[in-house]
Parts: sequence; C-alpha cells; structure tokens
Amino acid sequence: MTISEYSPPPYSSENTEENKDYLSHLNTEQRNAIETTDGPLLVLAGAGTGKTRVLTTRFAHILLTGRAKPWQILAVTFTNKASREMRERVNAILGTETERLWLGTFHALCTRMLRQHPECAGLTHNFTILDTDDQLRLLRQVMEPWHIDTKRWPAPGLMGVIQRWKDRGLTPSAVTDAEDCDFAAGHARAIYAAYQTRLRELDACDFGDLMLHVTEMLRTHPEILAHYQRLFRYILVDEYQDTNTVQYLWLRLLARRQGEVSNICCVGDDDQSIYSWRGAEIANILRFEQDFPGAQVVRLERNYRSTRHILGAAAGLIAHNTERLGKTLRTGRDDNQPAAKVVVTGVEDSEIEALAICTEANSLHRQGHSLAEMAILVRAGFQTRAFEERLMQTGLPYRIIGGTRFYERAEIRDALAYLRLLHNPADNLAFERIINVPKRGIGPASLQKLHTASRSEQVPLFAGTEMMLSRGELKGKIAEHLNSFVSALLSTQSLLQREGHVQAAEYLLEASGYLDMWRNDRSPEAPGRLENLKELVRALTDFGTLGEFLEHIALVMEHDDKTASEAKLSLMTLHGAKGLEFDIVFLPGWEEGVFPSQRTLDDGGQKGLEEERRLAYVGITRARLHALIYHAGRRRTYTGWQPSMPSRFLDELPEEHVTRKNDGIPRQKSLRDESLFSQGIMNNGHRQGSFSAPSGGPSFQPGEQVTHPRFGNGIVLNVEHTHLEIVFENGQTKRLLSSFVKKI
Ligand SMILES: Nc1ncnc2c1ncn2[C@@H]1O[C@H](COP(=O)(O)OP(=O)(O)OP(=O)(O)O)[C@@H](O)[C@H]1O
Ligand SMILES: [Mg+2]
Repeated sequence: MTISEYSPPPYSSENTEENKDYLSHLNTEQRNAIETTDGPLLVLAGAGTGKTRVLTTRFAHILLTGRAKPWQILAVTFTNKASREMRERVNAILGTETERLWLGTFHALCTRMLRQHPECAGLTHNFTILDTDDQLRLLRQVMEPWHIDTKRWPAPGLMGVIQRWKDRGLTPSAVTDAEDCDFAAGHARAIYAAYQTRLRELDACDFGDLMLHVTEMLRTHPEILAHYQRLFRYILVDEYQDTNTVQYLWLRLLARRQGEVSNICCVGDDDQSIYSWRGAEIANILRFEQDFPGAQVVRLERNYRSTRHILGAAAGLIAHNTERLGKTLRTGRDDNQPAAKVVVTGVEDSEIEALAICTEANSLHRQGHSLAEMAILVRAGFQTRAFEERLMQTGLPYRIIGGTRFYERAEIRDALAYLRLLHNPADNLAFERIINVPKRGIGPASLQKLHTASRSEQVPLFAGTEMMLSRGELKGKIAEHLNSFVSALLSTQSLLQREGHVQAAEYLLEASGYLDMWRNDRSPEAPGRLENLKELVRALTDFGTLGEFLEHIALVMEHDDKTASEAKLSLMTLHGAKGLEFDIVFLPGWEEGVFPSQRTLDDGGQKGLEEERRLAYVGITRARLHALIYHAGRRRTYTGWQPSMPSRFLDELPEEHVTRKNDGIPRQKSLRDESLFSQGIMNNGHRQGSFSAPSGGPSFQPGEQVTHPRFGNGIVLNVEHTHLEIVFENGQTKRLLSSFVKKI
C-alpha cells in the first residue's frame, strides 16, 4: 500500500472558503482524506481515528463545494444507528435538514432500488420482506418433499447455507456442483431453487435477496445500471473491511464507469473485520487499489476516542494476530489527563459477575456518569439474560440493542402480520400466522382446504378464502368466523384509503378481534401486551404510509435499533457495538469457551482465533475512559454449573496498561494448566469450558473409535499435542481439542 502525499483539492470555489469551519477541527491527514474528493480513495486506519467522522465531513464538503446535489451521493453505513448518526452529523454541518439522501445500510439502499424496479426481480411494488421466522417457516414447507432428515440437517442450518450463497452473490443457477455441499443429503441447491421460486410466488423476498436481486438487476439491465452510475457522482462506504462479496460486487458495479474515474471513498480497519462468518471478505480491502486504478490510500494514526491505557491494552492484544496490515495508533487526546488502566476482574461465578457489573454501573452512575454512556458488551446473545435480570432487580434502566426486544414479541409480530396482510393481501405467510389468532376454529385441516382451493385457482390464500365463502363452500362456525375476518380486512382497506394508515391499523386490530383476545386474557403479561400494541400504533404515526412503516420494521428487525429518550445503559453483543463509543465499557465473560467461543476452539484453526481477537480489540476500543473486563470461575449452563478458565486474551494484555483484581477466585499467570481445570474434569467428566488438554489425560491413537458431544462418533486420523483430527460419520473431518473427545 502506498501512503498518499497531501494533494491540494482539484478546485475550491471562493464562496466555500468561509464555510470551511467544519474542517478546522480536523488534523492534516483527516483534511487530506476529505479534500481529496475526486478519484478512488481508501482510508485505512485503526479504531477511533475518525474514519466515520471523515466520511461524514466529506459528505458535507462535497455538498458545500457544490460538487454534487444531496441525492447524488451514495453513502453506505453498517447499521441503521450509524446511518441515523451520519444523517444528524451531516445536517448539523450543513445547518439544514437534507432530504432524499441515499444514505443507509446496504440493505436499506437496496430495498429502495428494488422498490423502484421490482419487476426486474419478478416482484410487485408491494413486495414483502420476510423476517427470520417467516423465512424458516417457508423453508420448512419447501423442504418437505425432499424428506430431509432434519435432525441431521435442521432447517436453520440449511438457511445458513442459502444465506452464505446469497452473501456471495450466487443465485441457484450460479451455485456450481462443487459448491453444492453434502448438506441436506446433497439437495441444498435444489431446495434453494425451490425456495426462491416460492418466494416469488408469494411476492416476497428475504433479507439476503435484497442485495442479490439488486446486484442481478444491475448486471442484467445496462440501462438501469447506467442510470445509477450517472446519478451517484460520489460513493462513500463505512466499515469497508466487513463487506461481503455481493456487497462488494454491488459497489463495484455502481462505482466503475467505462473510461471514467470513480469517486469512491471507502474507510475501514482490517483489525476490526469481524463478520467473516457472514461472508465478509477482508480481501476486498486489500484489493482496493487493483479494483480502482489510481487509488490513493490515506492512513490516520491519531486516536481521539480512548485513553492511552485503553489504546495500549488494545494494541498489545491485537499484536498477537499475524494476519495484519499493521498500523500505529497514538492517542490524540490530552496526554496529561490522568487515565485509568484497563481493569480485569475475576469473580467466582457468572451470577456474581452480573451482580458485580450492575453494582459498578450503579456506583459510577451515582458519581455522575450518565447511563447512556455505559455499555455491557457480550460475546454471545445468551449472556444477556443474566444481565437483564440483574439490571431489572437493580432498577437500572437499560436497553437491548440488537432488535430482540420490542419487535420480536409475539403480540407485535401478530399485529405486524395483520398489517402486512392489509398492505399486501397476497402475503400468505402473514395470513397463516394470524388466521387462527384469535381462535377462529381454523386447524391444520381447514388451512389445508384453503390452501388446496387457492392453489387450484392460483390465487393467494386470502382471495381463495373470499372465493370459498362466496361459493358457500365453507360451513358453520368456520364460515361465520372467516366471513367476519374477511369483511374486517376489506372494510379496513377502504378505511386505509380514506383515513390513512394509523386509523386503519387501530381499526383492524379491533375489528379482527385481536385486541379483545388480549383484553380477555387473564395472564399477567396481557396488560403489557396491550401496552405494546398501543406503542406499535404510536410508532406508525412516525411514517407517511403503511408501506414505509413495514419496510422500516423489516430493516430494523434484522439490525440494531431502539429509540432513546431516557438515558439507558446499553446491553448488546460485541458485533453490534461496531463503530460505537461509550465512556465506560463492561466486557464480561472473558473465558475460554465463551470468548474465544467454544466453536472457535473446537474448530481449532488460527483464523477463527484471530477473528475472536479482533472482536476483543473492537470491544476494548469502544471505551473512551474505562474498559472493565470480567471473567468468572464457574458459569451456569443448561447442564448446571461448569468451571471455566480465564480467556487467553487476558494474558495477552500488556501489564503496564492493566490492573488485575480478584474478587473470589485465585488467578495465576497460567491457570490453564492449574488445579481448577482438573477439578472440572473430576466433577463433571465433560466440561463446557475448554482449555489445553491436561497432561496425563487419555492418550489417543490414530484409527481409534471416539465420540464427541457435538459431532458424534468418528475415527481418529491424527494426533497432535492438544488436538485430534477426526473423521466423523457424516464424512466431515475436524480438528478438535482432545479433552472433549472420549474413547468408545
Ligand atoms: N480531529 C479530531 N479532533 C477531535 N476529535 C476527533 C477528531 N477526529 C475524530 N474525533 C472524535 O473521535 C471519536 C472517534 O471518531 P470516529 O468514530 O469517527 O472513529 P472511527 O475511526 O470511525 O472509529 P471506529 O473504527 O471505531 O469506527 C469521535 O468521538 C470523533 O468525534
Ligand atoms: Mg467508525
């Protein structure tokens, strides 16, 4: 990589000079990155060096220097939260609300493009975006004729395979024989094709399709491609290290015009690449200069976010990775300020860990730190439960970022299904979800009847039901119930035209009997559910149309989001925290088998471990003032208490930047081969936590028959120091820690 010299902007009109205040708070390299507006540019820099800030200011700069109109800039962020922030920052610099911006996540931008030309993907203007629940339900239906052994190949696993293909931009016909892995007994590609066909029939697409359809469209429709290429004079991309193949292809299509230079600016940090499991390709960043000839590369080295101890600890940790481009980070903050070291605390067990963190958060809160400036960042979703319970008991307001809370609730999903059906009566999945909620006496048999009738007439379920009713093919109570269901929906449709979506939504939930169902429910949760439904209707008022609202929901359900009014402590996964910053960051569960994760340890490869380490780096570098790391000596799992060992990452933190505390368990330099471990073996036989194999453990021979709790029976191929290479009955070969393997 070359480091660009400072080059003056190609032009600067006089009347913009007075506006250049917005550049005055930036350092020379940052200004350089902003003022090099024309031609391809890669900003490659570590955490907190102002990459996002550069991108935002660049956006404003392009507008203020008259290089483009607001809608001629395409700006891609990684999360909805980030796009909101960028929009706010751009507005603040410009001093006005700018509308019609092409600013959002890859998915949001693609949704918008797809809405403009849905016919290219065989969809109508009102197409539905399915949530994960519906995706799975549909996939299960599609899989049926194949009689797949779902114990061996469960639907979510197959969904994963399909999603990875979509991440790589592969339509069913593009999946090669070699790609068509042995998953689902070799039928994965065929099921993928059938699933896509079903989606089209339903006038729906799943999340992965948004990128795939649009990229296909741009590939196959040169006139549409040319339109967007002309439209977007400038392209800005945040978190470039985490783009997957299909996103990369999409960008490349839009950015490369024959014989012209592309004004594409990507910012990223190879040390923060944490989405390879979702198909992200770090190679994209390395290839930038080849893809965009004449590209300049700017590096930023001054970190404005974190204290020197936080930076020192993070730098010491990430230095253990070998696959790095290598960067220096210096603190850009005032060095004379006293800074706290990173604190590593060992506690007895996971419950005490939750208690310790809540107590600490509470006391910092009392000292004047806002809860909005605190976050608990966990490695895996399951860890949040203990914190949720403890936070509720402590009475600390908190929010879970990651979309699991509000929109995941059953009553909200039901209500959304009603609204989806209102918006698009062909939405069969929505129909199926609510046709018997509240109870209308429609069991599987009646539903089957509706299906058969609709299929033979080639109409959606709703229209099929109407038809059966009008022909008198339904009888008794069922006919009565369905009649009132159909007329509720039809009268809401005309209300929607006359009165708008908010009134219509309220009316539909009432007329369908859905609200009454909860009013008559005696369970303690029912009042809360009614509150949530009210809140849902309230949320509708923020949107101009029902379609806009549903689209927004589909997008936030997949990503982060929560509206913030009261200051609240944030609870989220490390993956969700990318790009964010907080004064105080709590990092629990730094134990082998949690972080690095068990799956990474089982796989045994260096690549996985390096990605976990990058995740740890992301975690520490979210903190401005305090990073507080915890590890517990035991952790509660579904099988009971299991001993756990401190994470190897703790040993990799440089001592001069760390204070180590001990609130309950002994911690020696290398506990991994210490007594706790062997106790674990004695007490449990089979442990959750994972460490190097004990000396004196069972020894294995190649050819021996063994069993593994996750992968089942297999035969040892190779014996290495702590690992075994095993071929399992399903034909997969894995390298696994020997301590998990038993002889049979
Ligand atoms: N020149 C500067 N002077 C003062 N503060 C700055 C400067 N540049 C950036 N900052 C501040 O530093 C913090 C980090 O900036 P930003 O979030 O843009 O970094 P980043 O490189 O995008 O980080 P990440 O890699 O975590 O996404 C922000 O609070 C930002 O406002
Ligand atoms: Mg950033």
